[in-house]
Order: sequence, then structure tokens, then C-alpha cells
Amino acid sequence: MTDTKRGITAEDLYQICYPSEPQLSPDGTKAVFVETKMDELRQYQSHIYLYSLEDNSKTALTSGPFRDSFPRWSPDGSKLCFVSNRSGKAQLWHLDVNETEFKQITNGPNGISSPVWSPDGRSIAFAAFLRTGQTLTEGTEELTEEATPKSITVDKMKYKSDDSGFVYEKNKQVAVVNIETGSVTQLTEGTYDHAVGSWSPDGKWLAITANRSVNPDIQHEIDIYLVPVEGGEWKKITNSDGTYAMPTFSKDGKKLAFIGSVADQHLYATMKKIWVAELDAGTVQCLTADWDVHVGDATIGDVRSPGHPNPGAVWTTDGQGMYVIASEKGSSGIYLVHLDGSVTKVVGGERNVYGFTFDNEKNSLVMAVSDSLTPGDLFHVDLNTETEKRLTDVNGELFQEIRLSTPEEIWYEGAEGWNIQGWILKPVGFQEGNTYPAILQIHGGPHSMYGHTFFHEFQLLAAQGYVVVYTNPRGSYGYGERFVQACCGDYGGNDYKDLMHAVDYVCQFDYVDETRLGVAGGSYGGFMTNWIIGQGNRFKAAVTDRSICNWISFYGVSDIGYYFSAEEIQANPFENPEKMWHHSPLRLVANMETPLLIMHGERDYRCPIEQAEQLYMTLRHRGKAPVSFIRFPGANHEMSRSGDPEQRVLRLQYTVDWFNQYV
Ligand SMILES: CC(=O)N[C@@H](C)C(=O)N[C@@H](C)C(=O)N[C@@H](C)C(=O)O
Repeated sequence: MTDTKRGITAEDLYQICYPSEPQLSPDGTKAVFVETKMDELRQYQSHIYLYSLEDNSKTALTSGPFRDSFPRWSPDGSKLCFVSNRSGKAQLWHLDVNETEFKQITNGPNGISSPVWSPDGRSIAFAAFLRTGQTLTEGTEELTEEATPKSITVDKMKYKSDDSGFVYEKNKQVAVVNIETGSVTQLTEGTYDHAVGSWSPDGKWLAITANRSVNPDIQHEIDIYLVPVEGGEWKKITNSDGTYAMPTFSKDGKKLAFIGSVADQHLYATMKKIWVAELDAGTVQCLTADWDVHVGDATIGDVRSPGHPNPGAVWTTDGQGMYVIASEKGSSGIYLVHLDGSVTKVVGGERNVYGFTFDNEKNSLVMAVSDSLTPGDLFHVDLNTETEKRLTDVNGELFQEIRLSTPEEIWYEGAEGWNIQGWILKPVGFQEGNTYPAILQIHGGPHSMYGHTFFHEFQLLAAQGYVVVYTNPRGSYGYGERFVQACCGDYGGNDYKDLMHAVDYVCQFDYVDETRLGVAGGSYGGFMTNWIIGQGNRFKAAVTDRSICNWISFYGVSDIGYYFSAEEIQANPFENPEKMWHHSPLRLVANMETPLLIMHGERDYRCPIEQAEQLYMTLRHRGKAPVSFIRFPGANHEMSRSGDPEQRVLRLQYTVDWFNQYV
């Protein structure tokens, strides 16, 4: 029977959806989760769904042209809260499970996030961006849009963020709302950013995180604090030596688990670990000091943005350990970290676990999982029988008509003889005896990890007849701390060689036409793409997305510029500008003769568009090779993963067209 399936297209993006944030009910009989898709207007909709583990029914609890998220059960399971932008900004809504009506219970002037129920189910803690002097109004009266100021006085270095825009006068505060009365109590204030953690079991304390250092622009440490909900002295749990997040109380309230890393050397080029504070003893201990694995989901794909809210550390009932997501060798799974520091893998496999919710009583869990052929689905795991059951197949109908390419894992020798992991996607419809063009894809970060997760862009290129090669060069997560840090101070050195060795490796296969090679990457991957075409003309075409070409200007215009470049390039403009220039691909423009497509979001504060403008101007002025510059109005650094759907599709189409034209 002829294969009637087709290759994936860029426009299929409009059909792809994924579940996230599964939350099991306290009685373990059902789970709520978020399902994100695009509507007929090609705009995102995220809705809250209820899945019954008893009859396997799936029911939409919310609907409409809105973004709903953070579904959370009350401790007794009778209520749900969630965050929604259905009244304009993201506010907290509350729903009685036996009713269909839900009501808005916050009115944060700039929206709210991260709700956490109090143990008695009468209050909910949440985070809210507030300008200096702004307060959290009670009730839900109409919020007036603020007039654009005639002038802005910037008096701090961390005055903007790619995620939240200009934050020169805004800070994230923590507050508590009483469900019954609607009264709001703000627990934090000041020119510091705070994040919600968890309530103590007795409901008297809230564990939060904050950088409340004397100079937050220079001191980047994030500490754990216990804040008395009824007012009073705070307790500082950590000692400003690291960046810590997601504090979670043990069931007996005597311990706090949290994720983080000591910031003695690296803010980014370091693996996250699990820490436990013994509250009575006042001690803090790193549980996984000897476990050379990154705690958290480091996998990077293009279905959703990284850093999706995952649960942090989930304590066992007996308080003898906690469940976490961790990433190694291209996969992320669920691990049980014991108080003695030993680690047991609970859920593994060549896949990307990007969220989970645990039922201690039943020793079972529901997890959100992606793999190379699946954008995302929910699975139930019974740890007693070690059996798994797929709960959703949200893209099943779409993928019935699409033929995907299954990646083949490779390990090859990189620079210095290091063993480097990667994958090859053969073209859809591959036939032995034929030769094919190949595209090297380079991930950003650089501290992230390609792996067993769905990548629409890669599948699209495979559907267009390209071999796609993607690897984890040094600097990637998944291969230990030394590997993560090995690119720092050496951008364009051995990381570049790791990638060129990958191309050498795949060119040995007779199905790869080494005269028809392309290269593409975003952010750090865009830096590397620019660097590669500055070394010569090995590639027929290149696509550089949200990239970096000049570290000296990046230092001052990126939202993380001055400290990211200090750590990654190990230079700054007033001490060693020559090192910044050495590692800047703009320095190599005189060598660049590879047709280059430059794409960049106009509201990218991580790698501002001035990076693209410099590169375009110099290449266009020199006039030695075709160069095209596509600007995306309003798009930030996350455009390719969670930005405007039509811009995402256009970006994919420009990429394919460029390679089809020049490779
Ligand atoms: C998660 C992360 O890498 N955060 C920063 C260090 C960062 O944004 N780095 C950029 C230079 C980058 O390369 N970002 C990656 C994640 C991308 O693909 O945009």
C-alpha cells in the first residue's frame, strides 16, 4: 500500500498543541492540566482540562480566546484556582469543582502569577509585579491603563528583561488573598524581586526567594526566606552564597528542599543541585554535591519556551527524600533524591519529562512528556507495578497524516578527544544510494541541551529533503559540570571544533553530500553560526536567528549583558575589550562569503536587534555575498518557541526558502 502520509509543513504549527502543568487532585482520582493550542485566528489559547483517572474522561473546565495557566487544587480538593487573562491582565480565578462558574479574586495592576494554596484552603499566595508605590487593590474594579511617561529615569542596571520588558520601576512582590473576603495582604515590598515558594504545613510561614542584597545589580545571589504570614520578623535560611529557587516544606514542616547552585564562579555555567535546610538546626546542606547531573529540565525544543513551571522538589510522605526532574545525555526524567544523597531513577527513557505531579498515597504520578516524535502528552505511571499508561494523544489526529523522521543517535570525537553526543535526522522518504544536503543545527544557551524532544524545525527540514545534524557541544547540559563550563572564556574555540567534528563525522556517510551543507542556530547558536561563516566557506548557506555578533555592544544592551559576558567571555569593555572583540564574529566579517539570512525580533532584550543590524550593515556594505535581514516587529527572544504563531511560521518558511535557494 502506498504511503499516503506527507511531510510536516511550517503551517502545521497552527495545529500542534501540548499539555503542561499536570496537577493530581488530593484524592488521586483526577488531574487538571493546561492544554495550549492555536485557534482559527492563529492565536494561542490555553485552557484548563480535567482528566478522570477513574473513567478516563477529559473535560474542558475553561474555554474561549484566553490564556489560562497554573491550575492548583485546594488542599481538600473541593476547589481549583488558576491564572487567566480573561479580564485583561493575568489574574487569579477561583472555581468550585462542583460548579461551572468561576470568579476573579485578584486585580493586580500588572497581573499576577504562581498561586499556592494555604494548608487550610482559605487563602492563596501569589506573585505580582508592582511599580514603586503601587499597591494591590482589592476587589476587581476596572484597571486604568497607565499613560506613557514623558521621560524615564533609569537608576539601576537590571532595568529591563526580555520576559517582562522595562522593569526600571517594577518589582515582583508576594501577597496573600483571602478567598472568602477577597482581602489582600502584601507580604513583601521594596526594590527587590520576590518569588513564591510554599506554605509551612501549619500555615504560619511562607517560604519565598528574593535577591535582597545591598546592590542587586552586582550581587546576583538569590536567597530563601521564611516570611510570617501574620507579620513579624523574616527568617533568612541561606547565606547569600548562591542562587536558590522553589523552596518546598517537608510534610512535618521541619525541612525545606530547594533547587540552586553556589554562585561562587558561575551564574549560568553551573548545574543546579538539590539543597535541604534543617530549620530547627539552622543548617543547609547540598544533597547532590556528588551527583554530576543537572537538576531540572535542560532540554531545548521549539514547541514551548524553556523554564516551563515544573514542580521543583516534591517531598515523599515520610520526608526521607524528594522527587525531581533531572537532565542527562539528551533525556530528562524523574529521580528520587534520598536524604543521604543517593539517587534513584524513577522514570527514565529517551524522552523529555517536562512536568509531573505525584500521588504519595498511591505511589503513582502523572507526567508531561515529549519525545522526538511527540510534541507533548500526559502519561500515568504506577510505580508499584512500574507500568505506564498514556492518558492523552493531543496531536494524534494531525500526526496520522504526517510522516516524521526518527533521529539516530551518534557519539563522535570532539576537540581534545572528548566524546560528544548528537543525533542525525535523515530526510523523510530517505532512500539508500541517494545523497542529500545536510544542515547543522546549533542550540543556544549555550547551557541547554538538545535531545529527545520534538523539534518542529528539524522535522520540517527533514521533510524538505535535508539531513539534519544536531549535537551537544561543550557548554551543554547533560554531561557534567566540567562539560558545562568548558566553553567559558573560549567561545569559538573548542566548542566550534566540537561542532566541526560533527560535520566531519556525518560527511563520512555516503548519503551526505558534503558540497551541500547549511548551518543554522539561535542566540548562542546564532553567535556560533556567525563565527562559523567567519572561518571560511565550508557551508553553502547560513541562517542566524536572534544572534550575537559583537560582545562589546552586547555587554551594554542585553538585559543580562554585563554579567553574562563577564562569565561566558570573561571580559568587559573597560578591562579587556580586546578579548570581547576577539570573540566577536563581527571581527570576521572580511572573511564572510556565505549567503546569510539574518532574523531577529525587534523587541528582543536578551540579544537586542542591534546585533543583527551591525552584522547586516557590514555584510551589505562589503557586498561579497547575499545577505537578507528579516525583522519581526514586537517579537522578543522567545519568538521561535512561544511568540506570535504567524511570525513563527514565517520564520520557518524563510529558513526553508533560504536553504532551498542556496544549498
Ligand atoms: C536559559 C539560558 O540560556 N538563558 C540565558 C543564559 C540566555 O538566554 N542565553 C542566550 C544567549 C541564549 O543562547 N538563549 C537560548 C536559550 C536561545 O535559544 O535563545
